[in-house]
Amino acid sequence: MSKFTDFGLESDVLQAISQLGYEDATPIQSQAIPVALSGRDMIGQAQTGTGKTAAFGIPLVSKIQASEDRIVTLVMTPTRELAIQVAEEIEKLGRFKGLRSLAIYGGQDIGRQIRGLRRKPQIIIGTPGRLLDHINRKTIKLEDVQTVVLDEADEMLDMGFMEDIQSILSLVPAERQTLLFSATMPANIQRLAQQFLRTPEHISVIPKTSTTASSIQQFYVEVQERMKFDALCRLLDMEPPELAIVFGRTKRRVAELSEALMKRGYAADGLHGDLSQNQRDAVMRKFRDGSIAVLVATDVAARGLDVSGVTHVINFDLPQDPESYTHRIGRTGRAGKEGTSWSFVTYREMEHLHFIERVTRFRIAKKALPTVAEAVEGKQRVIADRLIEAVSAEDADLDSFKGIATELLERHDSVELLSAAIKLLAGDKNDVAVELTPEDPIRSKKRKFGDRGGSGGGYGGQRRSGYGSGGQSGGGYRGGSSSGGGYRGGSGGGYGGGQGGRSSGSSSSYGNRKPYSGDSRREDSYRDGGRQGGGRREDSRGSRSEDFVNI
Ligand SMILES: Nc1ncnc2c1ncn2[C@@H]1O[C@H](COP(=O)(O)OP(=O)(O)OP(=O)(O)O)[C@@H](O)[C@H]1O
Ligand SMILES: [Mg+2]
Repeated sequence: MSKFTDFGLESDVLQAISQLGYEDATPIQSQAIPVALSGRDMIGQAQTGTGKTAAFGIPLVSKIQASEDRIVTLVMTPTRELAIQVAEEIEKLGRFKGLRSLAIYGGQDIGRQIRGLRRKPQIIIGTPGRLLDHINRKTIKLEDVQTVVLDEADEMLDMGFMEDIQSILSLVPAERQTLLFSATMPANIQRLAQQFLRTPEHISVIPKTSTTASSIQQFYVEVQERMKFDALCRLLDMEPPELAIVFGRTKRRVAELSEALMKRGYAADGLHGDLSQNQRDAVMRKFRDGSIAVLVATDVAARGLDVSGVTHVINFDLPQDPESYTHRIGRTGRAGKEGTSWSFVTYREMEHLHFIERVTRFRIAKKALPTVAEAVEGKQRVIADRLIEAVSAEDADLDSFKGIATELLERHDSVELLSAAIKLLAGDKNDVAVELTPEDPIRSKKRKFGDRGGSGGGYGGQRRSGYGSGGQSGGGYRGGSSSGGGYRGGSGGGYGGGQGGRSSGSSSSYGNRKPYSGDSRREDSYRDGGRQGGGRREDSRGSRSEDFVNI
């Protein structure tokens, strides 16, 4: 473990690091900071929640002079919330140097961003669509950029941002440093790296055992589609999270589910790409300050989001991609904390679960669904704990309640009274009718195995956006570097290479799909009717956005 003082950083930067509360550098920081400071291109891979942001943020701010009045650093992220969050961390890291950074993302008033740009920030953190918009308006010039960071680069590819990234990088001088970070590096990222990076140093601190963080206890719950909602309520009642993120497959799903949870009395809200940016900001604020405990979200919240206190991640619907699984559950168990994930799996999705297990190289344990009685008891226990806390608090100040309490106790049995109080406090919304449109079971896409990918699952299949052609239908498998052996599960065997081919051997519904071309990938991205054949554009200039995938 390195100390931050080992890297020869300026005192202003060290002071910022210490104010963030970071004592020792994490493994990815120990390895990436010296390389990034040396000016070399780099691909950095490390598990979720291990400080990749500061691993690039610290070298970035170290290399910029406060007197600089041009944009010299560009960071790209796939989603708006991530751009905002990364900008905040970089702002904090550069604070004592007096550096200026600015987040540029769709959905925010462009005039406000233009005013921000007049302050001459040296660092821009943005989503590709809105960045291009500013470039076209000539409000952002990239000709002086010396360093580019692609955070979650594989997701940007997945969302169909390849062309946007190409356009943006074509405007950045070739003499630049390019850094690429993610917890997952599917093989198609190699193409991006070949195109945009120059003899990059590969730094991977992913342990051989699994791509998922070891700080997360992972469970799956076998449940019928129509039972999922009750299952979720039972789990939340039995083991109430401090904060939880519940992932749903589509925007509609998330909207329905968050509404249903609210109707049943849970402090929940939804986050997805159909909300206005103001609504999205408000939901994130409520979640960060704890005024809601359950954030229901599409994969828009899967990548990079860092909210302290998230104790549980629940995959209400399994994700299509194992990488998405890794990132989703990685919203908990961050920065040395423990976390728990529960994944709902319908009977027909069991094979897909095994596929996720093989790619992530982790055996997910089965969890029994709590019975109604267990759930009820769990909920009551929480109320009981709250009551005890209220009684024992130093500032309990119960005197003014004692008159009525004594009066009630004279007329009623104490156990009856307390039971009624607990019942009232628990709320009685279990019978409120809710309606969820059922989702089809997810099917495993055709992918071949035969290597461990060295970097978290080597395969060349394309994902959501189906960018390019060939992809999974063409069998475009490109293994990673350390081939051979197939997947070996962490525990108990049964996951050897021999079984690795099981899901890939069978023909899936994706097997015959024709290669994507042009805009068809957009249509493919919409799973729920309504928005086919066009889709909302991020802003007036028609930049592509996260809205083109259903998140
Ligand atoms: N050296 C450090 N010591 C303690 N905490 C740290 C350190 N570096 C970063 N952190 C904290 O760890 C948390 C996770 O950091 P970060 O969001 O950068 O992770 P990440 O590796 O980018 O994860 P993801 O793959 O999910 O994007 C943050 O809350 C951050 O403040
Ligand atoms: Mg990150």
